[in-house]
Amino acid sequence: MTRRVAVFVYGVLSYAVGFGVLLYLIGFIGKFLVPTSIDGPLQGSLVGAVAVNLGLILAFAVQHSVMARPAFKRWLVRRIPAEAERSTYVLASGLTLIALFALWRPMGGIVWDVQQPAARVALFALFAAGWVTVFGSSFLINHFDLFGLRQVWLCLRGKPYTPLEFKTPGPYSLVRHPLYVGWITAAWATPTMGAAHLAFAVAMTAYILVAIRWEERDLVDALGQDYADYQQRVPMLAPRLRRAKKSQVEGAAA
Ligand SMILES: C[S@@+](CC[C@H](N)C(=O)[O-])C[C@H]1O[C@@H](n2cnc3c(N)ncnc32)[C@H](O)[C@@H]1O
Repeated sequence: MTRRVAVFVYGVLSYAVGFGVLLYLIGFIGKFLVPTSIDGPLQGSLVGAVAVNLGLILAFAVQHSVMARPAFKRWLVRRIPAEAERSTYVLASGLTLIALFALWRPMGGIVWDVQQPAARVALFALFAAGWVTVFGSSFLINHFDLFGLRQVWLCLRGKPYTPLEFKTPGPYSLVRHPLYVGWITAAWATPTMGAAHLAFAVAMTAYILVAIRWEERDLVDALGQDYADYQQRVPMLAPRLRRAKKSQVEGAAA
């Protein structure tokens, strides 16, 4: 029982760190409410700032991708309770992002600065829509499983873990990766884009495009033909406009 309670407490604390860090990230990228910001005046050398920032994004990418691979998970659960594996991933992601917030170096420079009030509101709305898509998609798959809480809750109650089913609700029938569409949207949608924010948006987008290939390789290994069929049927990130237009035409004809 003590072990189960300890795993549960660890899972709850890891969730608090992971979720809190995600909320901070919204303010950090959006440049509001939190004490540090992705953009600001350059301090020190530009080359140094680029090197530090790219290093921080690389650290996030390596942590995220390595710890998500089945081989790493098998290695990890030989060392820690299996029920705590996802919480450890969430905690490590949170700590990597805390390091990013602490060490990030604003780089000055304005890439674009939209002044027109309606356009500013539209860009803020797009930024908010990106985050709603991130959180909404996590709930459609299973927010509490993705953040490790379901695993430690089942452990506390002495029940075995059951893997999530493959499902394609709502936006998953339009694109295969709505959560990543939300991330990319939130990274780019801003009325005022500074150089450091642009570097973040470019690097995160590039990383997501690479990470999707690895995630899909694992999904094909785990689900076989079901996922291969899904890949044929549904585009990766951009919904098929032609099919939407065709169905609109059919709707209008009817
Ligand atoms: C951070 S989530 C991102 C999900 C998806 N790539 C997206 O962008 O919406 C990653 C986890 O979701 C799982 N996953 C991806 N697509 C899924 C689906 N259609 N149904 C259930 N789980 C899925 C992956 O196996 C992985 O463990």
